[in-house]
Amino acid sequence: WDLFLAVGHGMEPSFLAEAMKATREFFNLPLEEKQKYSNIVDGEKLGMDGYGNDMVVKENQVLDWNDRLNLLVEPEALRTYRLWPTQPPSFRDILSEYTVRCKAAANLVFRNMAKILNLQEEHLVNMIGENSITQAIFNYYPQCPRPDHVLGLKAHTDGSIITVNFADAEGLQLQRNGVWYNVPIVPNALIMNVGDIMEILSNGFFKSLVHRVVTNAEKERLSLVLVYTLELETELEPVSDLVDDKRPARYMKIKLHDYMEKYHDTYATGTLAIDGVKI
Ligand SMILES: O=C(O)CCC(=O)C(=O)O
Ligand SMILES: [Fe+2]
Repeated sequence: WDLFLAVGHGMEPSFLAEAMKATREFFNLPLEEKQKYSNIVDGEKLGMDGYGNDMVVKENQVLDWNDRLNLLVEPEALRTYRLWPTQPPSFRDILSEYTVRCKAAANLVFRNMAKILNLQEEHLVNMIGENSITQAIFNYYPQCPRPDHVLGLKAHTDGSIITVNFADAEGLQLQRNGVWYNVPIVPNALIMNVGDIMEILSNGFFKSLVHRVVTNAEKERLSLVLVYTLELETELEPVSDLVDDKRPARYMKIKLHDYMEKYHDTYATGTLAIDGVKI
């Protein structure tokens, strides 16, 4: 339940292929072209958005073998179009359409998860509303000569309610009971996983998935990831209907904005933010 493959999402294989192609074309651009969308301006990282990997902020930071483009896609009013690629020319329209169509699939999942939690079907959809933040993350993992020594993406959980991932090759692995398992690629299926926010809201019923990406000597790999979160001002805590004398709150209340700060700090050092809010 912390990861599943979704096939009934309604997106045609041709549309998904187009989205993947536009992503590939972006990463294939010359570096100078991609750096026009850099997430670093005058040596300072101003926000989450833009092209480029994490800033090195810690001495012992573990680096990832990937190249990344982050773009806030929802709410629309907060988009920074300056950082949205204009190459390939179809990129912007495809991303806008992908955002809308993935949201429809995500809403189905939110409704079903609410039902599983014995909440009103619309509980999570209403909580998410129109102003919650959705971040798109495009990952490119080049071939790696030493896959036995290098991870594409270090072990982490996502700071999301759920994450929706469309990848073109194997490489994603999930951890269960200390063992790593490969997530298979099913053509045209979306990979969905539970993130920290859902673990907290559900008071631990759903567990945030520990996952990582391994590298490959022969093949490069791409993934298009949408991270669904809430409004930054939300007081994040277990849903009150899921807390009672028998099931006391297992997570401290924290403003999402503060949680995200902790998340980025712990991500850099390879530890888990969620462990810091468990009671
Ligand atoms: O590349 C992938 O399949 C996973 C990426 C991922 O876990 C992330 O961006 O949080
Ligand atoms: Fe992730």
